[in-house]
Amino acid sequence: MATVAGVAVEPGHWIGGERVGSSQTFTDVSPIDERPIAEIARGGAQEAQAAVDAARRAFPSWSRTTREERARILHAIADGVEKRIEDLAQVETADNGALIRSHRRGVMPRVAHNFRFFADWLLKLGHEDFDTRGHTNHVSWDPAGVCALITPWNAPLMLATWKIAPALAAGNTVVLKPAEWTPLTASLLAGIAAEAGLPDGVFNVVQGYGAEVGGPLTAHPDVRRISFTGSVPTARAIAAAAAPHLTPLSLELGGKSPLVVFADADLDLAVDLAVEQYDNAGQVCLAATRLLVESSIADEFTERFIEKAGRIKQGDPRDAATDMGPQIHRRHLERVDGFVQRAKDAGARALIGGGPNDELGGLYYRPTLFTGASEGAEILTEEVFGPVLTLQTFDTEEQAIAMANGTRFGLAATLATGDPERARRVTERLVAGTVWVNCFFVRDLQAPFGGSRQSGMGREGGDWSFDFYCDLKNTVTAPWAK
Ligand SMILES: NC(=O)C1=CN([C@@H]2O[C@H](COP(=O)(O)OP(=O)(O)OC[C@H]3O[C@@H](n4cnc5c(N)ncnc54)[C@H](O)[C@@H]3O)[C@@H](O)[C@H]2O)C=CC1
Ligand SMILES: O=C(O)/C=C/C=C(\O)C(=O)O
Repeated sequence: MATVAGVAVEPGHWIGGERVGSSQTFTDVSPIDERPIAEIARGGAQEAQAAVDAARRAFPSWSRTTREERARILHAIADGVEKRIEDLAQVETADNGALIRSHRRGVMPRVAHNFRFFADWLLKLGHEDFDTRGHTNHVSWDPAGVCALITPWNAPLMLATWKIAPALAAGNTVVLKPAEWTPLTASLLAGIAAEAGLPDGVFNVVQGYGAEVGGPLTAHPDVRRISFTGSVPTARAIAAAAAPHLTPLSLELGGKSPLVVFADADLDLAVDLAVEQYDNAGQVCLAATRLLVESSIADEFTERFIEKAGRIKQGDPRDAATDMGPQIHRRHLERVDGFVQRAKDAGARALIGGGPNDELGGLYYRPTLFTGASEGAEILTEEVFGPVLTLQTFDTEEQAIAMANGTRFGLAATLATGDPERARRVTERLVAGTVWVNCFFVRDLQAPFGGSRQSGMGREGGDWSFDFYCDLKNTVTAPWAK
């Protein structure tokens, strides 16, 4: 048992409705001050096997519960999350360094909403039967079995429950492997789900390092679905592990998304949208890290951007007045700084930032904006996943589209324009899973979510989640004899 931010957390695995320890542990460090906050059970093949076994045993009974019963339990979990929003917010902030105010107002309410949304969607799910020469076609959404869910550290509980909720709603059982840098809220959720009446073994958590416990989990022959959010290299390892059993995969990966600002845009809005890309200290997969600005307004845009970004208050994420917290981990900060220093060496100019925040020390990195990077430069092509943006200019709509699409990723794209006809023309040609026009991060869970190109495989959200987590079956029945 550990106490983190005043909240008791049992940071073991959760398997078959019980807390399970491991002979080995690893130390969880808070990015706020790099102090250890908990010793976490370090799982491996044995724990992956035990969790899959528990999930497999729980499947027959859970998969046969009525939709109404599953929806009721998911709503009860949402109630439990809502009762503990402050605890969850405090623990998540201690664990991943994101702002307490975002966790309280946005992230933890979204965790509850993930459960409510998929509970309600389940009750509406289905197709009308249809007729083929007097034969009835009936499509059913059969639960697939044990689902392995592998999730990252940047929005731990929000991104995990975005998968857990539809997987459970569909009648599957789950083994979650949270990121090793942010293991804590998954353990709290296990307790909340059990109190809400979720039967033992339906939801399991294994803690530990990716290759050690995630590897055997994703290679397991009894796993029927793998949903992963994380980086492209890990996605490749998971795809290789899944290949022998042809386990279906859903992959939500990184990005290098553009924000395209046309001269006809509302400039105040465009600058607000651009500065918003520093949210969560830049550790957001959807972030539009490439600012593409029409040449005629570039000077004014840049001046206003620098003025607004200069007002970002960096500091302790537990302070509700703070706008930007630390990077997740020293290794991550060093990775971010590596990109920044190489960009400078390659001739790019940092208009703001360009290094760690020396006044604050620790893991605080200054919001950075680069200009003058040469075509094909690493800083324009690789995902940094930190508070680092680049600015490039364009002269024509055609050029803007080519630059926006000039990446191997395709997660999201944002446009700022005052011309609806231009918005229609440009959005039609953008390669991205989500396109926002004059807005950013407006999310509706019924929309398909995912990435094109190397930003992912498949879509989740609404029906698309159930398509993935179910085995769809069409039953064709001949006319019955009269
Ligand atoms: N498209 C989306 O919805 C989102 C994508 N991301 C992406 O996630 C990345 C940042 O997250 P990270 O945690 O650094 O990613 P990561 O790929 O290093 O780790 C993600 C998860 O995979 C696990 N893992 C690592 N190796 C594994 C293996 N061999 N087998 C099974 N599991 C393994 C890790 O332990 C962790 O739980 C960024 O690239 C970001 O863009 C983050 C949030 C949302
Ligand atoms: O809204 C979603 O489902 C996914 C959001 C992704 C992030 O919040 C992130 O990468 O930070």
